[in-house]
Amino acid sequence: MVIGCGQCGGRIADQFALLGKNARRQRGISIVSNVLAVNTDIADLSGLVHIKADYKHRILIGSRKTSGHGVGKLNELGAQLAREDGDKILDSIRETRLLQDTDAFLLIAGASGGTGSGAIAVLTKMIKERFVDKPVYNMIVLPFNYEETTEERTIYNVGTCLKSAYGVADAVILADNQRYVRDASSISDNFSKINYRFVEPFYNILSAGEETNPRYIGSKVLDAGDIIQTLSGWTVIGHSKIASSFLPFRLDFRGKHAETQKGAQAMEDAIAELSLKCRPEDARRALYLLSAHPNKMSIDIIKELSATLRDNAKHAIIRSGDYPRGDNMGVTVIMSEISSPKKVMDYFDRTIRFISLDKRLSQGFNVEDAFGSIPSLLD
Ligand SMILES: Nc1nc2c(ncn2[C@@H]2O[C@H](COP(=O)(O)OP(=O)(O)OP(=O)(O)O)[C@@H](O)[C@H]2O)c(=O)[nH]1
Repeated sequence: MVIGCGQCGGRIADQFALLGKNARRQRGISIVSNVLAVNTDIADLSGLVHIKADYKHRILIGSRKTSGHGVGKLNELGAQLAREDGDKILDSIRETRLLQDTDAFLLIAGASGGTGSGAIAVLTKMIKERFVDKPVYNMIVLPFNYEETTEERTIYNVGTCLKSAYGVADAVILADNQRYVRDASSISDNFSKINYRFVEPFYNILSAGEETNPRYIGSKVLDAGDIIQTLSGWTVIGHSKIASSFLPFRLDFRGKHAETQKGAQAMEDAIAELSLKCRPEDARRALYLLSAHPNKMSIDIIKELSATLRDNAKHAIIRSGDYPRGDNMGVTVIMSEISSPKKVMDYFDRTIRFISLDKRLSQGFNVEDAFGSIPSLLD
C-alpha cells in the first residue's frame, strides 16, 4: 500500500497508482492494494490524476490551522498536523478492501518540504503501531542542488526528516532528484520524468511474485518475502533495460558470448542508475531481478548477473529471481543496509552546522554521532 505525503510524495504515489492500473490492464495482476495521498494543501491534492478523488484517498490534514494552503516549509508543523489528524489515514487504511493482502506499506515524501518531510515519520510510527505485523518503508526524495543554496530551511528539513525516518521505518529508500535532472527541460517536465524513473524499477519487482499465469512464472520466483528480507536501513534501487532482438538458443558461440556479456552490462547499467549515488561495497544486502522474454531467459545470463553483482557488492547477502515476461531484457537491483551513505552523512553534518551547534565533525563521523544532535520530529 502506497501513501504519498505532501506534494512530492503525492505525485510519486500517483505514479504508483498508474503502475497498479497498468499491472491490472497489461498483466491481469494486482501489485498495489491501495494508494492514498495526504496533504495540507487542497490544490496539491486536486492536481493528482490516478489516485481516487474521494476524501478517503486524497486526505486533507490540518485544514483548521492552514485553511488548506500548506505549511510553508515548516516541517515541525507538518509533523504536528500529521499527529493531530493521523487517525484519518489509519481509518482509510482500515477500510482498504485488500488490507489483508497488503504485504507492506510504502510512505513517500520530499525531504526538503514542510508537509511530507514532517508527516512521513509521524505517520510511519502510527502505522507501525497499529499494523504491527506489516513492515513500513519510506521513500525519501532528496532535493536538487539549487534548492540547497536558494532555500534557507532545505538542509534542516532534510536532516530532521532523514533522522526521524531512519529511526522508525523498516527501511528508507533514498531517491535523489539531482541524479536524473536534465538541465535543458522545464521543472514540470523534469518532475514527471524523474517520478517515472523513481517508480519504474518497482514494476517487475512487485509483479514477479504476484504472477498467476504459469507461462510467466520464473524458475526462481522473487516474492514479497525476498523483498522484505532484503529491505533494511538505507536503501537504493536501480533499473536498466537492454533491447534484445534474437533468441539465444539459436545463437552460435560468438552470439551466445555477446548475449552473456549483455547480462554483465545490464547489471553495471542498473548499478550506475541507482536512485542515489553510493558505494555498492557498503551494502550488506542486495537483490536483483532479471526480466526477459521467456525465450530469451538463459542460465548463462543469470550467472553473469550474479557474478557482476557479487564483484560490486562484495559484502552483501544477495537474493535474486527471474521473471520471464516482457520483450526487453531488464535488470532491477536493490542495495540495502548501506552503512553511512556519504550524501546522508553530509546532510547530517550540515544540519548540525545549521542548528549552530558548531560541532566540527571528524573522520569517524557516523549515524549515531549525528543522531544525538539533530532534533527528532517524533517527539
Ligand atoms: N521528484 C519529485 N520531486 C518533487 C516533486 N514535487 C516537489 N518535489 C521536491 O520536493 C521538495 C519539496 O517538497 P514538497 O513535496 O513540494 O513540499 P510539501 O511536503 O508539499 O510541503 P509544503 O509545500 O511546505 O506544505 C523539493 O525538493 C522539490 O524539488 C515531484 O513531483 N517529483
